[in-house]
Amino acid sequence: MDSVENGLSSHETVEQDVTLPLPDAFLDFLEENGLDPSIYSMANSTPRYIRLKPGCEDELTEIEAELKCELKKVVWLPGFFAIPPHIQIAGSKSYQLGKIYGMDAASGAAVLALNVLSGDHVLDLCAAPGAKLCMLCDVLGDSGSLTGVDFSRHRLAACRTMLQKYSLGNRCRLFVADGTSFSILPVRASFGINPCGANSERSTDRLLEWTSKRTWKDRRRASKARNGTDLVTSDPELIFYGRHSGVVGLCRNQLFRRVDDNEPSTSGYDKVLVDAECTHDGSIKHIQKYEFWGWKTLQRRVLDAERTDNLLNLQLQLLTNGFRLLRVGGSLVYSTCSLTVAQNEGVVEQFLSRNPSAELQQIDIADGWPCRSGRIPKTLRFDPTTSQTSGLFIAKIFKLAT
Ligand SMILES: C[S@@+](CC[C@H](N)C(=O)[O-])C[C@H]1O[C@@H](n2cnc3c(N)ncnc32)[C@H](O)[C@@H]1O
Repeated sequence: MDSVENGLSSHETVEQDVTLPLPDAFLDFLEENGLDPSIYSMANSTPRYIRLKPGCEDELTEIEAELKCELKKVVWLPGFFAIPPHIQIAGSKSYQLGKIYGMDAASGAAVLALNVLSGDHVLDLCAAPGAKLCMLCDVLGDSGSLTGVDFSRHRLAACRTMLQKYSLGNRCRLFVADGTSFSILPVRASFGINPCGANSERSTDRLLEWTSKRTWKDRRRASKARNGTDLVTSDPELIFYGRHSGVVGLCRNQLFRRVDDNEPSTSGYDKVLVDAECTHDGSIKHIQKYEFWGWKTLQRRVLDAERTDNLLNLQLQLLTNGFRLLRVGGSLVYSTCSLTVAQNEGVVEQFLSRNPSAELQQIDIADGWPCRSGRIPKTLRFDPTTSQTSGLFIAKIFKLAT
């Protein structure tokens, strides 16, 4: 493809280190946001990371032989291994059998920062495609629950496939819903309501064990909610729930009941992850893919100014609603894979100024992590230069009683 068609220009060789040709529009975006384009030259030298499914620790040598590379333990992040960037795992048996999955170490750090404890009820408000959701399921173990929400049906369906592949869905439920208005609390909050009894007049609407085979009534309900689009337009749609997610035995109207404003403070989630939609500019391997997808796609999907303004609004709304659903004494992690100040510290500062019950929390577990402080103290930034990982911003917020 020639450089004009590709949207490339003289900027292509501006930075000696930049081996990845970057289009003008993206370089302008980086300049406007004070970001150094040379990090994109590291796309081919930053390791790939895999996470080993707990229980597969004895199979390391076998996996190394299969992938034909050394699995280098990430000392600061249990269960993670670095592999050379060119190694593809998708074709491997270990991947297909669910022993490993690809996940950047910085993403693993965002999950650990949440400090999920046994028995916690956890909400992942932007869950798809689901790497963090899977890790959350793993750290949750045999108690508590996990609720995954995403606006995109097909991306959330991919999460469901992952949960099933890795046998992780037992305590998890997935809703296609708008995270800025999602309002369903963990099931312990419904304990004022008895699960639908077999003889209850509402028992016909009782949620039985989840099956991929949908009844005609369910399909009609889903299709009505969908209204012909892939994105959610109205009520949340439950597309998966595990046997111990708390859903089995409830009636639909119990599950989908409206909560009143004060309820989340006492009965909300213990932990909330808001891994918000963003421009993905810190995800250097993702940006590298636009070489193949076409830089015009990057411009349309990422750089459009109106879209960026809307994004800032969306991020603030997601953070605000995630925090609303948190119980007093609970913690929320806000993360993005953008490196811009506006989408990170900017959003967090705006949010804090409007929410007196929100307080930035020190991420104690981060002592020894290869990251630096964000522009606001207690926030963290990972990037290829400092961390040998993809870019990620993490802020942890505590909910005070007011
Ligand atoms: C950065 S990705 C999340 C990645 C995910 N946490 C993971 O680890 O795989 C952001 C997600 O936010 C979703 N999203 C965008 N707008 C949303 C909204 N209003 N409500 C819920 N999810 C939304 C997108 O569909 C996308 O899947």
